[in-house]
Amino acid sequence: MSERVEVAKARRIVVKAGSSSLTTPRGTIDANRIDALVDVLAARRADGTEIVFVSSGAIAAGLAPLGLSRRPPDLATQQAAASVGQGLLFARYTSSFARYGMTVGQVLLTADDMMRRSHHRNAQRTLGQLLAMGILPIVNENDTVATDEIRFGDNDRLAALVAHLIRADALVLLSDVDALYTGDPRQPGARRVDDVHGPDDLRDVKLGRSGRVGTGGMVTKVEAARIAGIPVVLTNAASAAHALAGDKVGTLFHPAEGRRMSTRNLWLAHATTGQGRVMLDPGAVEAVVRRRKSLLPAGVTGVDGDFAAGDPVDLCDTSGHVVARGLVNYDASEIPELMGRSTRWLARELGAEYEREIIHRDHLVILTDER
Ligand SMILES: Nc1ncnc2c1ncn2[C@@H]1O[C@H](COP(=O)(O)OP(=O)(O)O)[C@@H](O)[C@H]1O
Ligand SMILES: N[C@@H](CCC(=O)OP(=O)(O)O)C(=O)O
Repeated sequence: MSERVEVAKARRIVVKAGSSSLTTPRGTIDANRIDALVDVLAARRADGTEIVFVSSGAIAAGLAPLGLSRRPPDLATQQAAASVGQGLLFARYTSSFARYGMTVGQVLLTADDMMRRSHHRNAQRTLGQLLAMGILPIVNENDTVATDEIRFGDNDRLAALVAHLIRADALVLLSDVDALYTGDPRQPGARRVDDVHGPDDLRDVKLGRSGRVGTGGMVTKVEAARIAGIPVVLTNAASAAHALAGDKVGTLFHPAEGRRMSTRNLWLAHATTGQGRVMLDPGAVEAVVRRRKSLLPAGVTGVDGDFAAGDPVDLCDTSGHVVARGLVNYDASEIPELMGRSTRWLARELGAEYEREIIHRDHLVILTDER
């Protein structure tokens, strides 16, 4: 089945719309465009497809009500705008979907909800239950509580992780451009890219920053497509119906061949931030990156940061490049005593509980292409 057909036949789908597709340049909700998009989603829902809708636009929709003429640079004012805008946006969706007798549920997620396994499971349960009850979940980042350090900022990667969370069959990213181009389409000479099969198709593509009110630009959309592991269509909101029907619009990102990363590893690679760093000697880099072994204390040469057992940490080679990320089995303060020691020595001198790896191979993802 071609990937376009997969999108058309998907039983579970995530649709994400960016701020610029939902709000006006004046910083208010664009009711007409929201209604038009809701018409498309309602029609697809009517054929039995389960849809999770990821909607940006809270900050943009809060600008005019707060008397702001443009997106504020500081986080506190962005959060104030999001607090006002999210309520208005959701109220608008509630009445727009009500035209079709559909009920919507608001789900606000933080990066931490994706990062912490227990939260991750909660989000999964909530979305699953909403879908089971015939409700259409509308997801956004919980901007009012997210801090700069732990923020997605864009909703593209969030949409890809949500797609994973609910095991969606396809992801549709709706923006203010009709496709990916070889360069920013606002510049002359940019050509449309119809299909992306892998990094080779992106070699000549310049991924520019965002337009007017969005944040991620194309960088986060391409990253989202890579994370999703399912067919992803990128197009503009006006082409949403065609994209969902499997018509040849926008850019189709084909999922990479081969085994898909487990949800846990995707989550580890894309939804977590290393809480510290563990430095590896060349032998350990070889073992972890190329031979996919667990990281043992013998190959560790240094540690940096203040993490606790269970936290995600970055593993660095001798030049300081991050080569992998994993869930560590020890607190940062315990590691200096273990470094360079064999597990047998540690078990004998410190007790059997010290025989465990620093990071088990099942809790490791490789973040370098040099395998
Ligand atoms: N190579 C490219 N192809 C297409 N659009 C690009 C490219 N580089 C930069 N852009 C810009 O990215 C913008 C879309 O990103 P963004 O504003 O973050 O969208 P959204 O709010 O929909 O998430 C477009 O308006 C376009 O000007
Ligand atoms: N959560 C934010 C999303 C910010 C944003 O601009 O996202 P996007 O338009 O998808 O690039 C909001 O609702 O304003």
